[in-house]
Amino acid sequence: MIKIENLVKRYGNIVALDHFNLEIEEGEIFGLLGPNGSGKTTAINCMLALLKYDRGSIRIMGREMTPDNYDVKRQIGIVMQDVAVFDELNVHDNIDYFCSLYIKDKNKRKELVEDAIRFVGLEDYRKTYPKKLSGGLLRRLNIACGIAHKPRLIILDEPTVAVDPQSRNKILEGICELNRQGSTIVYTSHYMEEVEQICTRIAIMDHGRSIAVGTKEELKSMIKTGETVTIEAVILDQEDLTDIGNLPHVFDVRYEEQRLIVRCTGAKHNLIHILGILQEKDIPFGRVFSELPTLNDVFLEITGKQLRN
Ligand SMILES: Nc1ncnc2c1ncn2[C@@H]1O[C@H](COP(=O)(O)OP(=O)(O)OP(=O)(O)O)[C@@H](O)[C@H]1O
Repeated sequence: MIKIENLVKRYGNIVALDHFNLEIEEGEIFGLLGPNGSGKTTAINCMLALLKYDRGSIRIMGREMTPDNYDVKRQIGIVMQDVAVFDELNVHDNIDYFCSLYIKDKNKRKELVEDAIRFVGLEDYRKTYPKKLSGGLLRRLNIACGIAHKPRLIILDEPTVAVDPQSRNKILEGICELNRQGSTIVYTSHYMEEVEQICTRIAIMDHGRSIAVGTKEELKSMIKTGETVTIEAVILDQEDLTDIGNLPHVFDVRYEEQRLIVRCTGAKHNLIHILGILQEKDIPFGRVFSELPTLNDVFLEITGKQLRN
């Protein structure tokens, strides 16, 4: 569906995409995950031929992507980060307008617009103008405008930024439903939980490069962390930390503000061994958590920094 090879995009001295590669198959919900400024929006704008790039190639649906490739563009739905709707048109008329750019047949369009309204749950707001909608409802309208023509490929750039949990769940469910109906989805976000929840494969980006690609299970198996144990309200000295650090399967020990964070490789009984040391030394402690690796751990191990700032 999408093949990007060695894409380089500079803004003056800033290298926004640095030999970026990506391959997305038909039918996927593909997540582009990366911190702010990692190049996600630039990659999408290049895919849509909205931006000129310096080097590399982009093929979509088997065809080279160029600004006048209307055949391909017609089959793409776009939902950009910034809401782009007309304040002068109500909900229904906004969706109808965007749909009319692709679908000329009025009867067919009527059906598609109704489908889109139902799809994003704006049935009670057909006649409402954008200025009267809450942030979450406005984002849902923005999505309806981008997908009403039922495109083969849907690209969503951070569609859930600053939306309430109810709208966020509605949006995520909607994306999965569009995929079930046959659309391939490209989804950018810096919320790793969302990407984990809905994406079939994920590329993690940093500094304009794709640093790891795979299913979430594949990404997590690329790293050493099998389990992270956190113990709150515990007072430890250097000797205690050394003892914990010497336990089998422990490879990283951090102690900040009376919180002990121990990263271990995947093995049985890590937590029991750590608690055993505290018990032996009669050290009291507060809450204890044991977590499986997250995409943040993948990012942390590969880049040395947190995905979230
Ligand atoms: N029009 C522009 N002019 C100059 N630099 C730009 C421009 N657009 C983006 N950049 C820079 O290019 C880099 C990549 O930005 P981009 O917006 O693609 O990242 P992003 O991953 O989408 O970030 P965000 O999550 O904040 O949207 C950043 O360093 C950014 O400051």
